[in-house]
Amino acid sequence: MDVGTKQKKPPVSQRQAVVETSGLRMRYGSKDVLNGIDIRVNQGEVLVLLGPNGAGKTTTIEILEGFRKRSAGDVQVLGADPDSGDEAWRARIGVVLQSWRDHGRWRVRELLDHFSGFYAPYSTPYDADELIALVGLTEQADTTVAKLSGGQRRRLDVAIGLVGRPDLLFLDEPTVGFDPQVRQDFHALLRRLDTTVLLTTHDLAEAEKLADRILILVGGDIVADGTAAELAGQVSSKAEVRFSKAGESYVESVEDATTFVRELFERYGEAIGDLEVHRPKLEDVYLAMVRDFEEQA
Ligand SMILES: Nc1ncnc2c1ncn2[C@@H]1O[C@H](COP(=O)(O)OP(=O)(O)OP(=O)(O)O)[C@@H](O)[C@H]1O
Repeated sequence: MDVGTKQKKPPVSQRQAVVETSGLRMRYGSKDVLNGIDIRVNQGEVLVLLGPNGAGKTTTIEILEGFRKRSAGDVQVLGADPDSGDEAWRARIGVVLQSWRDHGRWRVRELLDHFSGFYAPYSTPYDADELIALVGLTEQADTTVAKLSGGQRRRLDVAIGLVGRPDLLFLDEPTVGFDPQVRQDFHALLRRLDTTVLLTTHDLAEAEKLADRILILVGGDIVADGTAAELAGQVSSKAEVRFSKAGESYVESVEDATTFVRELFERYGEAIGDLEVHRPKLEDVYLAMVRDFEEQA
């Protein structure tokens, strides 16, 4: 099955921008939610937007999708302002919203066939059965949507987002309710797609696994922008080495864990046991940044 394998292309950092915002602001009544943010997503990039509840992630992606009017700033998505994107533009975008839509009485295949028809004038949409297999719903192809489990329903949401083979896919917390196997299959599927993806999640392991780049949005500002490794390095360059020596436990915080461990074995050899090396994780960075913001607020 061809879902488009990633071809040899220039590094994502050198590719053309698919999403570009400059000074993007959003205000609900008297409440500022986005304070003028600049976002760039390059072609083929998987960008993960992280932030605590209420940080403005959904607001941001709804503005980029053209579902919500911004208060100020410049926004270009696939070469157009989302406020004036036409049907052909919309057909190039796939959307998986956070909340369920109400298609209860439709059957899975029927619904996907129906959506596929919408895209036909603009793209080469997926064949419904191919897409059903891709998201692991073959057994439920003739089941009505109301009878799907929460995770199956979410897989259908993802299939609806993909049906038009979008150039840009927005996924708002796509894996909520997925069991571990389905989550893993979904991650594998995302990696195979040759599509630019903007994804929000509260699952930091998922972000670390999928993201080419991560943005952290806190209090209406982007407080971090980089790869998971770059962000982890901002909190601490040190690794924690745990080991036991002659039955006693030790913890050392070191700059160069590889050299430290080599020297440890050279010196003490077989007396060393229970070795573990922990490098700072995205979770540490994320929690530190949110804490910093809360302390300043
Ligand atoms: N239609 C609306 N009218 C007024 N305030 C809103 C509206 N939609 C969102 N907000 C407020 O804007 C802020 C950002 O909400 P948003 O849904 O964008 O956050 P989020 O980062 O997606 O949160 P979560 O992680 O909980 O999904 C919140 O304080 C929310 O209450």
